[in-house]
Amino acid sequence: MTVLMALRDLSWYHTLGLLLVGLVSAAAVRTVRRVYLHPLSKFPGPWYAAATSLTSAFVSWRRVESEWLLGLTKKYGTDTPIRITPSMLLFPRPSALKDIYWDPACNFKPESLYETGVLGPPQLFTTRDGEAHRRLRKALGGTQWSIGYLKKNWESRIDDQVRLFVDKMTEFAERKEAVMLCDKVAEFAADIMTMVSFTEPWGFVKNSRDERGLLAEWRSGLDFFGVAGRWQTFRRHLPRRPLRVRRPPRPLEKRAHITLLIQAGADTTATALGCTLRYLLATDGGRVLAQARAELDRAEYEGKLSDPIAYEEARRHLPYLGACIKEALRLAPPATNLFARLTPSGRNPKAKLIDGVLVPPGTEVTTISYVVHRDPELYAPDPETYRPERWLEAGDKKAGEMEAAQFGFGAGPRQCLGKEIANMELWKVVPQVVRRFDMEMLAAGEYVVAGGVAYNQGFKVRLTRR
Ligand code: HEM
Repeated sequence: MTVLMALRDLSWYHTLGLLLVGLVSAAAVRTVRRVYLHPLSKFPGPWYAAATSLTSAFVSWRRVESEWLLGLTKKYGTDTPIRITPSMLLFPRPSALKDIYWDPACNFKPESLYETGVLGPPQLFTTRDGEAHRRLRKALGGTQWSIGYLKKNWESRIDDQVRLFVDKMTEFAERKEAVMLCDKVAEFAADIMTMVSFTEPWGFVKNSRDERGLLAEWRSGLDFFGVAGRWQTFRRHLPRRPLRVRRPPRPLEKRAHITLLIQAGADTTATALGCTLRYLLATDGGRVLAQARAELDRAEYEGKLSDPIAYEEARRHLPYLGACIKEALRLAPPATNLFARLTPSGRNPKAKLIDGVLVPPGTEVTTISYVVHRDPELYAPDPETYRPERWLEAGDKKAGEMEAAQFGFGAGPRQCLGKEIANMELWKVVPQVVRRFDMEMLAAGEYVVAGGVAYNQGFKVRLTRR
């Protein structure tokens, strides 16, 4: 009673001061609890990341997340998982991929933006529950995404788009006009995705523009996606919209799945195309490009290549160019997000063994391609150097390990549905551009990571028809 009366007599600035002291004390207690008394406290990591998810949101918003995480692995080493948020552990080594992504018991996505509607109506990617995802994937996946089906049913249509793309680039070359190549390959990839989704492409390449502002719109949402997905307090207050699988799907659900295809497949493939071409031009003063071209010219001379190059021909006769693509996907992964999973919880939960480390039930566990692909042991002695030769020099065992360590398309039951389409685009377009054009790099531009998704900007070249 006396306390209440004393409070009533306080002036407004004393009340405000008291409130502030209360808030700061609560924050301090929460910080101490999270940093020192939490089940994840025993794992190393910066205290300011263990204390609040705002740290992770902030580095994403500053667009430095991949580099920040790589820096943490250099500081804390790769032998141990690193605590990167109050509830999440990052496993830096490729050997953790199997334990996290291939165990069906872990195929549960943590509470996130997925059920909030921020990513649009519910769809395959936002389905958190492993069993619901399995059923939906069975319904939507299937042979139409396999390379055999794509070669038979889509390759000739993709060839038409490759021809159109080369014709458009030839127009730029004839006008001696500088070309923002990263934007042009993005237009190509967006045409392929709209073609696969709606039978006809929307005309990005034909009209040489970002139709309906699709790419710009996608990119403008990435920073928000990154922050909202990482800042737990924010996302917890968004309304939920859990997915219910109905058969046949309602129009809104169909639209959601198709939007997902375009979102997941357009700019990601464009990033891979742009980064590969940039590495070809920028590495060792054109050495890599010269070697790729020599291989191509040899195959051409021997009559092994059609026009446009068939996917199978590229796979069989252009191993060096293939290594260039793999090496670009390794160092500049287009989807460098935190694709976290949950360790099993529920009744009688047991700790889960991941990469030799026991992890408490219900923990968010993740890897990230940008870090895993730079593993200092697997890619020794030069994990951060663009060197396509490493893929060809490796013996069978090492090559197998390197393949298994690729996380660019994800891993396990949620692995990228469009991996083979993306590969087909890459293996057909990159050699065709190298074959038809000499390229002078006017500006290297940059690989930008925003909200866990990468895109290229400012990569400008001048083309000359060969
Ligand atoms: C180089 C290009 C691409 C990259 C790097 C990429 C990367 C990824 C990654 C890392 C995932 C896994 C996400 C997770 O673990 O939750 C994923 C999922 C997905 N991708 Fe791709 N992707 C690419 C191209 C495409 C294309 C062309 C399509 C369109 C057909 C596509 C459609 C999807 C879909 C539908 C999913 C969700 C799968 C699921 O949840 O079951 N992607 N992608």
